[in-house]
Amino acid sequence: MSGQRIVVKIGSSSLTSEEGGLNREQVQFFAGELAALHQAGHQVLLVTSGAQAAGFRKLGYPVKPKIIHEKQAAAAVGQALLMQAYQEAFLTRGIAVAQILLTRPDFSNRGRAQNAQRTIEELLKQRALPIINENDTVAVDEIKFGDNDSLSALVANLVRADGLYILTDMDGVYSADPRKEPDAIKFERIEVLTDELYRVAGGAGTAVGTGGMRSKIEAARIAMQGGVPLFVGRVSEPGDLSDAVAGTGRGTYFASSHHSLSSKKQWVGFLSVPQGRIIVDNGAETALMNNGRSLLPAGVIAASGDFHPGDVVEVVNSDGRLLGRGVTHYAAWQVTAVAGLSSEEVMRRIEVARVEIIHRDEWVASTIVKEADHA
Ligand SMILES: Nc1ncnc2c1ncn2[C@@H]1O[C@H](COP(=O)(O)OP(=O)(O)O)[C@@H](O)[C@H]1O
Ligand SMILES: N[C@@H](CCC(=O)OP(=O)(O)O)C(=O)O
Repeated sequence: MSGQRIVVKIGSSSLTSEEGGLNREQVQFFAGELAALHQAGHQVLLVTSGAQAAGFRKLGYPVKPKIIHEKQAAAAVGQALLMQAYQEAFLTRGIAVAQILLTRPDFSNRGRAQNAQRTIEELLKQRALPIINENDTVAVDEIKFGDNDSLSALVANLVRADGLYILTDMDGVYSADPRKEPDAIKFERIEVLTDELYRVAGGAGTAVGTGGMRSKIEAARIAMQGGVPLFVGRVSEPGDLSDAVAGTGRGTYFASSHHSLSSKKQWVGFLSVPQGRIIVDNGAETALMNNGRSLLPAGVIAASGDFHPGDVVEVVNSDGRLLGRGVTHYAAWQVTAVAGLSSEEVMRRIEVARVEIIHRDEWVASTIVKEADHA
């Protein structure tokens, strides 16, 4: 099917060598794959990693640095090299490329997100190919925790893509990291994200990779809840990417959720910046995660942070496990004051607009489906 809007993410492991430095042949190869989609009439966006891995040797670091300002310096050098290589590769194929560097606040701030969206729309209208990476030089948190897998899913949701293709050095998601367990079995298709999947998805496979399979599963959660189908796999021969788009690629396909989240819930779940935490007991965990209920004061153990009504807070269980995020109707001090009380008692003690601390319509769980062991 032509005329689809397609986001492709290429990981550092596919573009650079472990010793550092850009693999220009690989850049040429991927440019050919993307150009084929472009020429077939699709709108193509590229989310590329590799800036740090491409740049660190030029600055004299022997291995990919771990200290933040060194990573940022490496990314600043490598990003220029990366774009230069893409410019050359796409120029010969008659495609104009555009650099877009984003950080998480560019998504959490609605105005900035709309600006990015409008720019991308205009570029696609003019048949240019947007090339997106994190703005590593300013994004301290992103370098510490971030990865381009989540970024690509946020981009796919932002532009309402028809598909997200995360390309890596492994031909799909396996029941364990195949580098460690050669007998691991590949998942061809994943309909729901289970806790089991989060458990088997391990870290990066090489010294240049960052997020590993774990961050690809997190990206899957964001994309699926945004209604975007996802592919995670390997593209190494000419035509592989077109095959992946046609549904016959070497990788794992994730179905998009039939009930994609409203833009408000997407904001709560993925883009907002939580202002505090609420710790809940087992009963509240079951109510939120399995029964689709709201959070009531009776299930609360404690609260931390300085949050106010309307803020987004994280909810964790007594083991500290993140359950999800929601919009609180109570300030932090109010949650502390009513923790563990029945709804009748709460209404007698304090004045609040509604008894629910987080209403189920403003709640997003951190996984799509929970397993029975959480029932
Ligand atoms: N369950 C799993 N299935 C497949 N690969 C896995 C799994 N767990 C961990 N991995 C590792 O994830 C790596 C891919 O992620 P990463 O190294 O971050 O690559 P990229 O730079 O392409 O993002 C693979 O090389 C593999 O070693
Ligand atoms: N913005 C960073 C991305 C790092 C990253 O996420 O790497 P990867 O796990 O290879 O996708 C860079 O360009 O080096």
